Amino acid sequence: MVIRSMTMPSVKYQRGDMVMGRWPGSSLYYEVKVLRFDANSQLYTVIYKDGTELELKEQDIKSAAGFQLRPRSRSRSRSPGRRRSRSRSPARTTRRSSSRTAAAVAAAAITENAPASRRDTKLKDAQEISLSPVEQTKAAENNSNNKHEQKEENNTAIKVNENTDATVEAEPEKNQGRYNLRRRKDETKPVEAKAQEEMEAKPAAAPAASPPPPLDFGGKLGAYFWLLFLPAWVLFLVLQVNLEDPSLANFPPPLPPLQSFWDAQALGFVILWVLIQVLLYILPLSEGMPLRSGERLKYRTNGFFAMVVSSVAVAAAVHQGVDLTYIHSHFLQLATASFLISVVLSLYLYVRSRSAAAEQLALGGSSGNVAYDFFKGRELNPRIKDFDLKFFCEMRPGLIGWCLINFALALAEMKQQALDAPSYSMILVNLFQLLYVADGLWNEEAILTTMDLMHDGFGFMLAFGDLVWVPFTYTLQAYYLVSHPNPLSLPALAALVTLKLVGFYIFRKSNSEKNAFRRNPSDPKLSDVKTIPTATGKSLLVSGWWGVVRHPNYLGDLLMALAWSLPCGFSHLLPWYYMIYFIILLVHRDSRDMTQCRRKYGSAWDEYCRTVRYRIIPCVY
Ligand SMILES: NC(=O)C1=CN([C@@H]2O[C@H](COP(=O)(O)OP(=O)(O)OC[C@H]3O[C@@H](n4cnc5c(N)ncnc54)[C@H](OP(=O)(O)O)[C@@H]3O)[C@@H](O)[C@H]2O)C=CC1
Ligand SMILES: CC(C)CCC[C@@H](C)[C@H]1CC=C2C3=C(CC[C@@]21C)[C@@]1(C)CC[C@H](O)C(C)(C)[C@@H]1CC3
Repeated sequence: MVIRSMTMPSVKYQRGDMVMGRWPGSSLYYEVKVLRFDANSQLYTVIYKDGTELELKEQDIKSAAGFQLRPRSRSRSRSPGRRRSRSRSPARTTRRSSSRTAAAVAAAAITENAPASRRDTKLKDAQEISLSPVEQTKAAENNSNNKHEQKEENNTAIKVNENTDATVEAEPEKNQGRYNLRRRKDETKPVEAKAQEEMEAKPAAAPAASPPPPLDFGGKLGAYFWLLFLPAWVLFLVLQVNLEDPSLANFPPPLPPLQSFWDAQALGFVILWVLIQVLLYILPLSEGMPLRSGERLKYRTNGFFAMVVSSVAVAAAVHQGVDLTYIHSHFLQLATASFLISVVLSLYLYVRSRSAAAEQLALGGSSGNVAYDFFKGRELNPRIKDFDLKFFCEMRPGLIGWCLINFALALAEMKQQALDAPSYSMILVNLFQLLYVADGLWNEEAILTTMDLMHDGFGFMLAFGDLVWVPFTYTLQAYYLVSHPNPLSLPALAALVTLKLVGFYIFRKSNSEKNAFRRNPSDPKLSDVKTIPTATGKSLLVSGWWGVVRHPNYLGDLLMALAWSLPCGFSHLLPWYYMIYFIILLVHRDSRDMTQCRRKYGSAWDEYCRTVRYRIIPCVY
């Protein structure tokens, strides 16, 4: 411990210190407790009274000694907002006034509903405000409220940066939340800092013993497991699907000779495919969501165009006599080649992340354990100039490759079963999955608000997931149908199409609702939505599909997965692998997301969970 304190940079505040934390986007300070200090990001994790955790820069924290409480009646703020209008300071909010400043709205999300008997709680408590949902009726009110949200979007989700825009404070009426904010205690007031930096200039002390953030995926041991298990599992599936009687119980499968894994030509084809996608990717840019640093990265969201051009190129190649059934006959070799590329990419990502700035790292992406960091990925958005590696890998070669492989498997089915046209089952699987991918690419910018892009580092898990897992396991239904025909009746066909369309509608509508809200909360089209304000300045949607379950997009996705597993029938479990995996993946993602959102939004998240009780399936789960 002593050695650590000598080698690490000095840390001003210690774990357990009660200090004053600047309220994001305002000049107000509330009492918070220091939980830890992250030497990499140079941010303090602090906790509010209700359990909300935020990460603050050192300059946004002051020792309690630097503060004085100013009586409301005599207070005269020096803040820009107060200069414009005395009555609008959060500290001056009165029982009569229904105005709320940005800070008050935000405070609503982090304060607890204390009983009236506790009204004499000391001033150090933040304002106590109760939340009760009310639907806003006045568009104007909503719009202005949205303005506030949009401004505060510049605060980042977890690590909140200062937003010095004074107009947030200057327009309290406009900032009234879509929830009815009732102050429970007028006596409790936030206090403003007496800007006396010198008063807090404590001598540098030993750093707070910072408990490492909990590691997901089973932590360090889990990382070793996944690194070995995931490639082995893909190999198992690929070997099984070639068998006449595939079974998930055939473990371990007889291994083919080592040399049959390798085919230089297959590697050449995979590299060629990736290069074509790189070329198609290098086209116009669009803007992403604000990151922790407040920066907005530009992305190339021309995925649909890339898919159309790729399809035309593939059709031309087939027309010229290229035999795409090569993909079926060299599935193992193509998968091996893609695996090698994903390993090389992951190594590159890990090495370059060693010299990445702290700001560039994903939260929890730097555990210090090589295996874990290699697996989870350290850097959030690794880029070579404007070329975003994570975005590209997630949306292009594997995703478009999934459709290419499906198409090749339809041709292989025709060849193997001597058909003039693919079977109905094959057509459904192809069309359903094509629609899924085309929709993902059409709405490509929506991926910028997903967990992967916003929070997860880019390492082996996603590189392998994007380049191997998606193209070589998501195609198993089509692969299975090549040698396991499953005729469908017309009513069954109609039922499957209906199921797919219902799932697709829920998936698309919910993703679009969230994406539109996150990208521009002040959009007049969103004036009727109900939301819960949170301490970070972002709000949570509680209307539309997000008021039905907490992950409506997962619900739609699962229905679609069901629709493209059913055409394979029930003779074998293998084509149902995707469904089983997907349930596990989405349940795990939901729990990871719950943990992250609980950390980010504190009691506002609890409020959301109370309002929207079910996670994915209404009334069930
Ligand atoms: N086919 C496949 O293999 C996979 C498909 N998917 C699909 O990808 C899509 C994205 O998935 P994923 O990123 O996991 O999840 P989401 O797109 O649902 O993103 C979760 C984030 O949304 C925000 N959020 C949560 N609740 C609300 C709310 N009420 N109002 C506003 N924002 C909210 C939070 O971020 P914040 O508040 O910070 O904005 C949260 O962290 C889904 O449709 C999923 O089905 C996912 C994984 C695999
Ligand atoms: C190997 C691991 C066990 C798991 C890896 C998970 C990845 C394969 C998935 C994580 C999130 C994904 C998304 C899509 C594909 C699968 C991965 C990469 C997605 C691009 C599919 C198309 C959708 O329309 C989408 C919403 C854009 C998806 C975003 C998440």
